[in-house]
Amino acid sequence: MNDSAFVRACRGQDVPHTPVWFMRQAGRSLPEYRKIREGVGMLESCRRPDLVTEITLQPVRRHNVDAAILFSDIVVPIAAAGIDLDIVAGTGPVVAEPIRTAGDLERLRPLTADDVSFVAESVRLLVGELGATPLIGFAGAPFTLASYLIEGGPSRTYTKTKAMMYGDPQLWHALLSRLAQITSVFLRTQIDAGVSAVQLFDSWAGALSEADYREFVLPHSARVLGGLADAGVPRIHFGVGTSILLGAMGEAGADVVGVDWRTPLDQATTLIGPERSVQGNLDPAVLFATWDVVEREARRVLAEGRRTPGHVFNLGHGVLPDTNPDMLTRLVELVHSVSAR
Ligand SMILES: Cc1c2[nH]c(c1CCC(=O)O)Cc1[nH]c(c(CCC(=O)O)c1C)Cc1[nH]c(c(CCC(=O)O)c1C)Cc1[nH]c(c(C)c1CCC(=O)O)C2
Repeated sequence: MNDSAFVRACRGQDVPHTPVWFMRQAGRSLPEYRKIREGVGMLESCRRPDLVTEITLQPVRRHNVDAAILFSDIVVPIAAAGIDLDIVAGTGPVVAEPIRTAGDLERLRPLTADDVSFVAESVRLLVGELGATPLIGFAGAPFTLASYLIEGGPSRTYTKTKAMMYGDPQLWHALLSRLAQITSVFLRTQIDAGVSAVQLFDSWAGALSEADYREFVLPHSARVLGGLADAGVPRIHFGVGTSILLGAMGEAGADVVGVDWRTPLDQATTLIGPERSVQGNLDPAVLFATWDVVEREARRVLAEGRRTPGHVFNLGHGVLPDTNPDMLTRLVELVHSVSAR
């Protein structure tokens, strides 16, 4: 597995072709996913190893991607740590009683590997099924998880999150420390069960200035990523709208920094430095244009990726639900053929 194009590109080693996978490659863009999920709640499907295995394999079979990503959600470990929440279709995670006070924080218990044994079981089944295709494990980063816990659901402005961050730094750091513990255990459980790489999703970190990111967030994400340094698997660190945070996100302890479509990959490398690979960054909305536009944009991303220490091709954020899956299959073929060394 360490010799896969995906793991090699993460490490900045030479590759036979640029590896490609897609964030949210499993999910609503696939008819076979919509069928298997009929009548099964999102959290329930994440807790059933048979469903997790099948759903994770669906995009690998269909698109010939270079890596699988475990089917789960960033809120799975915080539900396992005692928080009453639901994942509402079309909305996202909704927390019944948001965390706003020190008393509320007591409802978020430290996580043990036993709390997420279903994830370890799913990873073991998948590693057996996947053969030479690497499996990526993942978790939400402390800031992005905190935003759901404090707001109670998705947010555009993060007002309650920032109110706690600025107004009660002590409670803020206590909450993010607890989330770092939960995230660390969740990722370590996946690594022990056999994943070949991990991705830390700090999807909403782009809401912060660099100074605030460094003061209020980076130390906690660094504890998660730094704590996995001995595990020997590549660590990918991703967020959206993070142009000015890319350097700091690398410094947090990543081997690969995920980049959205706003920053060309070669410019990203200037910000991140030569010792880390990059992942990205085709705009997911481009897949709604005609094929000649998709091809032109993908070739541009590959050319910019050639000027980085290592490039894993991906979208700049997740596959949008109405994406035509045939476009993704065709894109994988294009990336493989254009980048063949
Ligand atoms: C912020 C975030 C969440 N979850 C996740 C993130 C970080 C990635 C990102 O920035 O998009 C991570 C995630 N969630 C899911 C995956 C699956 C693995 C993969 O990438 O294929 C991954 C990696 C499944 C899912 N997670 C969710 C779905 C859709 C639910 C369904 O199919 O019923 C899937 C397949 C729900 C979810 N969960 C979350 C959101 C915003 C949503 C979307 C709400 C919606 O549009 O319905 C929280």
